[in-house]
Amino acid sequence: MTSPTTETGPAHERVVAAQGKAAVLREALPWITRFHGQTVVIKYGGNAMVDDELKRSFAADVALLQFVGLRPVIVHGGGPQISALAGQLGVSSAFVGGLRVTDEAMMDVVRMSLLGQVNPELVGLVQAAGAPAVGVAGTDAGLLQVRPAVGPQGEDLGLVGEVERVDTGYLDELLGDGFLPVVATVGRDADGHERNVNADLAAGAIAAALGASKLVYLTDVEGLYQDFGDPERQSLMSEVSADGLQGMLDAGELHEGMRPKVRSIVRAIGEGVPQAHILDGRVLHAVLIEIFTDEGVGTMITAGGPS
Ligand SMILES: Nc1ncnc2c1ncn2[C@@H]1O[C@H](COP(=O)(O)OP(=O)(O)O)[C@@H](O)[C@H]1O
Ligand SMILES: CC(=O)N[C@@H](CCC(=O)OP(=O)(O)O)C(=O)O
Repeated sequence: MTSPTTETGPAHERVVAAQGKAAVLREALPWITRFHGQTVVIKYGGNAMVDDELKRSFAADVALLQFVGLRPVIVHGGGPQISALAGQLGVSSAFVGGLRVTDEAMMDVVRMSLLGQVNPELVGLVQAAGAPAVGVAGTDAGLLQVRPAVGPQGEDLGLVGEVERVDTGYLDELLGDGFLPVVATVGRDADGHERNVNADLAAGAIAAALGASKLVYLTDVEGLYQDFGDPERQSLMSEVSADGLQGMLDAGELHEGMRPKVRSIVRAIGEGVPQAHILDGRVLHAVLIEIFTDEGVGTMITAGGPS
């Protein structure tokens, strides 16, 4: 009897195609084994929430991470979504050092957008993919305890919060019970007031407090560029050390939304998170490619390695 793989024709081609798919699954095995039971914090930036298909695909990918034994936590942003709602409601916003100056009216918009729109939508998409997602506000059970934040030159930012302490008790319970937390980054200060927390900074603090094995940022660029903004010289950095990043921060080489990500990564690595990644969330399955294949995508940041 001939084996199916030695035949020719459509049946043979189907087997070969299926073998290709099986090989992809097989390639994932060492990574699934390595990260089994490990916590991975994935920051889903508002700029990466480009369209419904991408959002659905992201949610299904994170559900898959859980099905194969990882403990994913989503921390989402929603900057563009907050700005859009603020525009519709006639509330204006200014940014200082990448942080949105937040007065009472803007705080209402932040709540409406993050807690009322972005979070429930993501929770619904992850649930639709079959995983038991739970929406969590940073104000729940002392998760994000914050103090008033100030700008780089000591500017008053209003109701912006800087993370002071993370109580992971609630997240630990949820993860231990098999739930998939989806965190909206509104925090609470010592006076009990809600404050707007930058999602990049919150994600790093949560990853460090949970003892995560990986911190992943999904954004709207391929990764971190050297000489960003100079079309002649700009190049993607595939790997960089936390020290190297600190050097770039000190030299003022990082701007806009990248600064809080990098600050947060440097801090999280200093607090024991072994590796962080900045990936292009506009690419389908970016998270799966990073975690489960041998391909390096985006920028990987580690404690050591080349700077
Ligand atoms: N060195 C750099 N490399 C890549 N992107 C950079 C760099 N410096 C600044 N940026 C900017 O950071 C942006 C990503 O941050 P942000 O707009 O806050 O997105 P997100 O919503 O994902 O948090 C990029 O679109 C880019 O304009
Ligand atoms: C204080 C502050 O800046 N908070 C952010 C919170 C949302 C966020 O961080 O969203 P992205 O990750 O999509 O940028 C804001 O108001 O835009």
